[in-house]
Amino acid sequence: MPIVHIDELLKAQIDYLVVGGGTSGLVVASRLSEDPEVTVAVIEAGSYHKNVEEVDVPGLANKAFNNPLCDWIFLSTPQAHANNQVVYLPRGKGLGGSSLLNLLGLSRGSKADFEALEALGNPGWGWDEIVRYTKRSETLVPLKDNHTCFRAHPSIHHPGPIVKSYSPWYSPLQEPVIQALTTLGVPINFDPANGNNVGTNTGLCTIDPSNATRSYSASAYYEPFSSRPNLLVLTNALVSKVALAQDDDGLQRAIGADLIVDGKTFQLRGVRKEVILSAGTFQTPPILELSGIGNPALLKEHNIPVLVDLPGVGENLQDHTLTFLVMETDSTLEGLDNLRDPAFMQAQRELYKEQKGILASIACQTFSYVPASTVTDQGTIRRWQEETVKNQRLPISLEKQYDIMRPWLANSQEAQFELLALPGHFFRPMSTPELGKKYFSFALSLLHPLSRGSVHIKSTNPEDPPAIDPNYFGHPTDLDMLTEALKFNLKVFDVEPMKSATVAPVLPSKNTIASGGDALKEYVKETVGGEFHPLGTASMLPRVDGGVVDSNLKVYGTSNLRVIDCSILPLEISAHLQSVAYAIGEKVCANSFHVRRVLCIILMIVKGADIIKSAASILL
Ligand SMILES: Cc1cc2nc3c(=O)[nH]c(=O)nc-3n(C[C@H](O)[C@H](O)[C@H](O)COP(=O)(O)OP(=O)(O)OC[C@H]3O[C@@H](n4cnc5c(N)ncnc54)[C@H](O)[C@@H]3O)c2cc1C
Repeated sequence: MPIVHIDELLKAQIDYLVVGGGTSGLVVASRLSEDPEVTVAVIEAGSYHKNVEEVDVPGLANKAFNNPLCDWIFLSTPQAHANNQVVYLPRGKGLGGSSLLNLLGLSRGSKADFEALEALGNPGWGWDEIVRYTKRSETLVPLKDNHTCFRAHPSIHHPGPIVKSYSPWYSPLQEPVIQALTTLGVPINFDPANGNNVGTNTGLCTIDPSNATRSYSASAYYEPFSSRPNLLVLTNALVSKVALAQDDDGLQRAIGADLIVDGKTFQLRGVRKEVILSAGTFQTPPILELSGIGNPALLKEHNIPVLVDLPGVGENLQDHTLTFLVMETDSTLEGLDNLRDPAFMQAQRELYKEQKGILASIACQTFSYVPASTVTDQGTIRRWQEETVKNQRLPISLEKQYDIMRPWLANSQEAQFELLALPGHFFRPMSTPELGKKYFSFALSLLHPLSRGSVHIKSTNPEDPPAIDPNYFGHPTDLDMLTEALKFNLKVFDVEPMKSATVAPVLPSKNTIASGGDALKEYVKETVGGEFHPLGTASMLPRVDGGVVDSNLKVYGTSNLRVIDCSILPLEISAHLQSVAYAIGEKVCANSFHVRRVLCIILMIVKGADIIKSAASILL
């Protein structure tokens, strides 16, 4: 059905209500509505950005940043351990959620990342299961030539609706950077999607090469099914809370939601089966808190009646902690900086019509997943391992996480850092590129940070952005680790063939690099940010360990309220998150909702048999 009006939604008989039509939300809505017997409603706070250039054209992806129609433009609280900086935290707004705003890279975590999920108390979330559902979400368009360093095995990359492919344009520094990294001990990994992602790969991207547009949750999971009469989508509507009713067994049952449309509040009630939250890592916890589910102390502070005492809501926030570096390079080489020249941009627009050129490609093209042992010596790794246990006042749940993460530091098969190469100037207000000059940057991130942050409501006004505290470098070892990785990353420009193409360092400056040690640490604090991969705030963990949902993604203390977005992941994985967001949606549909359907059918058959038996006993 086309996008509905609020009046139609209020009149509908809804079985499943999906809150947030984002990356995983639309997967679940799409899969559930395959059953014509059920009615699925989606409420999304943003619009449907159909045929919007900044969303569709891969090379213009960053143009949607800071646009309030597409981006929530969240800001962190001042970061106590990073010079009180306030950090920009983009999140996608509209059908597709962050998959409409992201930078189109597609990667999978390692086998160990998902074994960790199981070890933390979540049976059925291991590597094989995740791969099974990842495959259900995506299809690879294979390479026509051997230009890149990726030789994927097609059988592990299909047969789902998200289209993934390779960029048609690569920077002339692509091969040199891969060679320099190889010299530094980072090997090429021809197919990092097989459970061992260590090494350098030419990134796969979510670009549909048939028309060179973004393949994302809205284009793949919504648009082709938008005419289904049992799929109702309401846009530009903000859900403020879930309506709950207590059942005799003491569990809270979700019966609907309150939502705001054009400044007016509406109450949607009568949901027959489930309410499914998929508002994302920063916005699912506030909805839970405003509904009366969370830490009693916080809820009481805001005069919200406590319906479920669940102190884990909004805690355990993690992101890949990021810094970056920029080098000036040979000005004759073609790169993203050329796009600032209007004539070059016009020529690229022409090329784009043939699905070619920079606009048909992703910005970041070389992904290197690097273990700690490549970056530093064994003594330093042992010190980092010891430092994880130095803090004696850890909650038990965090101790369990550290117990898993500690051996990873010494494991040459588990990446601790990601080096993401960008053939242009990484944009930050602290440095602007000079016209005519060319740059090469790296976004460098810590994949398994030790610090934990939080996200909570600031007031009972649902339109108030939450207090988001990533707590970067709250654990001091994170700063040490990222600084060591920065020193390693800088070496790429001292090694041939990158050395000959490099003119001078821009960020960090030559002086900062020469000073080393504390100066580099200060630089890392000044440039800190997230890699836009937040998770953990509605963690899938045992309730005693601060869990918010069980391994079926049901919120503790409720009978039919689920969370199905990235907030459920309790521990960072060594990959970008969109792939796992799709897998979560696919998995929950296959395991929980369809199991329920099968059970209903069995029940009907059993009931039918009972009726026949009782009819027979009456007749005979
Ligand atoms: C700028 C950026 C770049 C990224 N780059 C990459 C990349 O290259 N590769 C990669 O794999 N990952 C990338 N990511 C990460 C990845 O895209 C996200 O982690 C993932 O898409 C999150 O999916 P989700 O379903 O958890 O949440 P989202 O997709 O964010 O969905 C949440 C949805 O809920 C809606 N919503 C929120 N609150 C409410 C409410 N109260 N009522 C109604 N609706 C609401 C939002 O508008 C949104 O549509 C990037 C993310 C960002 C922001």
